Amino acid sequence: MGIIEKIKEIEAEMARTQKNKATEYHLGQLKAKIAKLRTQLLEPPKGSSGAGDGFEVTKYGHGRVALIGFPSVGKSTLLTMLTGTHSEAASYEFTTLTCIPGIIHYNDTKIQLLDLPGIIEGASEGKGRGRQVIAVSKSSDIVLMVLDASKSEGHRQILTRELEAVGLRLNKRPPQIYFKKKKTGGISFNSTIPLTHVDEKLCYQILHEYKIHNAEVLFREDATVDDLIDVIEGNRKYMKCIYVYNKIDVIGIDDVDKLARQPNSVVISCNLKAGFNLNLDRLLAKMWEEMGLVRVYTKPQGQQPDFSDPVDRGGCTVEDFCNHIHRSLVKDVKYVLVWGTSARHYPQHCGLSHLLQDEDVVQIVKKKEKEEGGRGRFKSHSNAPARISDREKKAPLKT
Ligand SMILES: Nc1nc2c(ncn2[C@@H]2O[C@H](COP(=O)(O)OP(=O)(O)OP(=O)(O)O)[C@@H](O)[C@H]2O)c(=O)[nH]1
Ligand SMILES: [K+]
Ligand SMILES: [Mg+2]
Repeated sequence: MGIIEKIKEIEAEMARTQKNKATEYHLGQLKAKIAKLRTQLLEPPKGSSGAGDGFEVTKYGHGRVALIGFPSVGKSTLLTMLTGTHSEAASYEFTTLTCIPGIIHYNDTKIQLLDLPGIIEGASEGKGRGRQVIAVSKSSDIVLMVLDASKSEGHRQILTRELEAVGLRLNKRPPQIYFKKKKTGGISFNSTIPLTHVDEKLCYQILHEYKIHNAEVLFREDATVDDLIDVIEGNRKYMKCIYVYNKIDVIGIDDVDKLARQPNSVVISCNLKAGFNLNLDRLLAKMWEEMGLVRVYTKPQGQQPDFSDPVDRGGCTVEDFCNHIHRSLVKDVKYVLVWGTSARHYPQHCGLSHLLQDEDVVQIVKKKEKEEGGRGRFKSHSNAPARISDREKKAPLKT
């Protein structure tokens, strides 16, 4: 029996089993069994170079966004609209057969947008090009789930299930469960709050299913069996997802309003021929926000900041910023001067652990430079940059 048949069999058994206190342990065990089989399913088949076979596209720019959706929801139309790169769009399903990259220029940064073939129910089990599409989505920073606003809401659930089946967790944070395998000592099970879904016995059973007999488990929230399995599997990917409802031109305004009010959702319409679109600027703004990119501009001493090429990354510390410029830079840094919203003074002297924010300007002061009396890359005389962030431009910078 193949892996997929085994999964189907267990799913059928779960559907037959009534949910109550007495069957709770058995159901938990079945869930763990399915999770193990799904993980096996993710291993690349023999003789292939990986799950992304034929779909690999070199990463480019400051971030990567994948377009996921059923066939003919308008993914290719959207790519062409946002990036200017032509991707064939047509009224028949499966027009797109491979991965097509385009570039969005937004807020001084470049974002790689990937158009992909439509996926269908069963994609996680290898139907259509499901496996490749999913592998590409896992390699991206966020996912845009493109939906046809005129079709059933069920599509969103089906796609979410398909992505969950391969270990993607959309708009969720990792469960607050500490888990560590040990060599000896048995299983220690603790929690910092009362638990309503999982007790010691259930936890033991799940661990037993994984043949884990020595481990430390600490629940820091009232997590479920599924959460525990996610933590044990350890291969889950937590991703932001924006639900993009396209084709709102063909539905009534009341329905548009309903969709637009859902969390993490943006409603749009793309009409390529008429060159007409609705709400794409809102989509770009939302995408930018969810990606959590941080623009940090470099400012050599005595010169204007370089606003053309920001150094990015969410949660960027001064150390990350230096590493991004050059690996060997960090050891030479004496301190940095920071202008922008993360700075309390103008400029603020900061160390390597300082957390930078979007549109900060950073000047690096190297150890050697001071010792050698200001020689080297940065000159010692000061100069104030003429342009700074939109927010900060009223306040001129001084070095
Ligand atoms: N009415 C309307 N039609 C749209 C909109 N966006 C796209 N379409 C049409 O929908 C059809 C499918 O568009 P595609 O861009 O090919 O869709 P896709 O998701 O890339 O399709 P596959 O590659 O086959 O998965 C085309 O006929 C488009 O012209 C929209 O906002 N409104
Ligand atoms: K199509
Ligand atoms: Mg397409």
